[in-house]
Amino acid sequence: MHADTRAPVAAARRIVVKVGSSSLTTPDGHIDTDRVTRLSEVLAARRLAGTELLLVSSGAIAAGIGPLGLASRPRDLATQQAAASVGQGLLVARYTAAFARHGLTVGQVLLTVEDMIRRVQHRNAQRTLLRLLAVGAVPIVNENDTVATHEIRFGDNDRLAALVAHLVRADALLLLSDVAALYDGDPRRPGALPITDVRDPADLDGVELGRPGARGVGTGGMVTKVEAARIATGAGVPTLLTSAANAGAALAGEAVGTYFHPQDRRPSTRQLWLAHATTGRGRVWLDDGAVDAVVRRGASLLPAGVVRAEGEFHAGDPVDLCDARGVPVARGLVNYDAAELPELMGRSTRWLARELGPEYEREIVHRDDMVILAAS
Ligand SMILES: Nc1ncnc2c1ncn2[C@@H]1O[C@H](COP(=O)(O)OP(=O)(O)O)[C@@H](O)[C@H]1O
Ligand SMILES: N[C@@H](CCC(=O)OP(=O)(O)O)C(=O)O
Repeated sequence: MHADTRAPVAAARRIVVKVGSSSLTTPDGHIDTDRVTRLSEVLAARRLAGTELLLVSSGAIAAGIGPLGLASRPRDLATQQAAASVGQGLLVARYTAAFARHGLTVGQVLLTVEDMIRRVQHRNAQRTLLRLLAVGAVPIVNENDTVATHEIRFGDNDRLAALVAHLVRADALLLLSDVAALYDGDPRRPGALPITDVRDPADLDGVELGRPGARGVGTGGMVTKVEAARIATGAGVPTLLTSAANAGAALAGEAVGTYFHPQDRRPSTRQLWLAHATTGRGRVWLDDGAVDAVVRRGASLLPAGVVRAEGEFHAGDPVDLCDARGVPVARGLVNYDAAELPELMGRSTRWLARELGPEYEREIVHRDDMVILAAS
């Protein structure tokens, strides 16, 4: 292993730590008090040493299973929401007590995808998290499971943690699970070898990214963890994946886990959210000239370049912008309802302003509200 490559984790002044359900709860669906206490101790020590710390904690649904007398992790959304409602309160109460022992205050922050992609809510979330840090509290973040629906759900906290790391411009992301590292195959099978460093997506060629752990309380398995690492490192945030038991060693920069090296670029936070935290509510088809303008020249999408729209979207919703073959080339927040578009398509903004009024002079999607998905 290359201990020196972990130095950015040890040196981070602001760090996001994500911990999975399997590391926080018992097999019968209760909070594992000992493990939460141990983890909180390690994190509190780092906070007291001066590092700003945000904890993205899963476990709400898993911690609601026991108290509600359920046999296993519920599969239907309504029962998951009920379990999360019970478990989230218990979890945060436990963290509050554990951090208080070290004189630290925690603040609960529940986020939805919906909150994140809209400009105002996005800034609001960012401001809240940064203010919590400024007043010395430890934000404890989770998805707002009780109101999230299937359509507007992250579903996994791995990607949420990566996006939070970017949102607050963290220096490092630590993903804590119940395995010591990413292995080249399912670690439950003999012979699987740990991967110490990932510098390039090609380093993962041939790696088998398996399902969640045997207890079935986790959601994404390694697929969402690797995706989270890709999001974070693509935004310049180094990412270390290891077990919760290794948290102390990982924070000290020791040679544990799998280290994903950062790429040297930082896209805008909202663009990252758009690309990774949303799916299009509809599709807008562009002519070749508009594809070229949007993809290669970084222009806004004007009504003149739109040939067709599909789906029931409203102004402010994310939509996929597709080329003539229907391949999504960009995603953006649309400025019109789907029902308004047929009248506008193919028209120049000048004509629209003259015929329909000055409010129709705006773009279909502004370039600042858009992210390019693929070169067409
Ligand atoms: N290639 C792999 N390397 C490491 N773990 C893997 C791999 N494939 C599958 N897994 C499984 O992924 C599990 C962790 O994912 P998950 O249960 O979703 O965790 P968490 O609750 O911490 O988010 C591990 O328990 C492990 O069994
Ligand atoms: N928001 C959900 C967590 C979903 C999730 O990502 O779980 P995990 O794979 O254990 O990190 C909860 O608190 O139960």
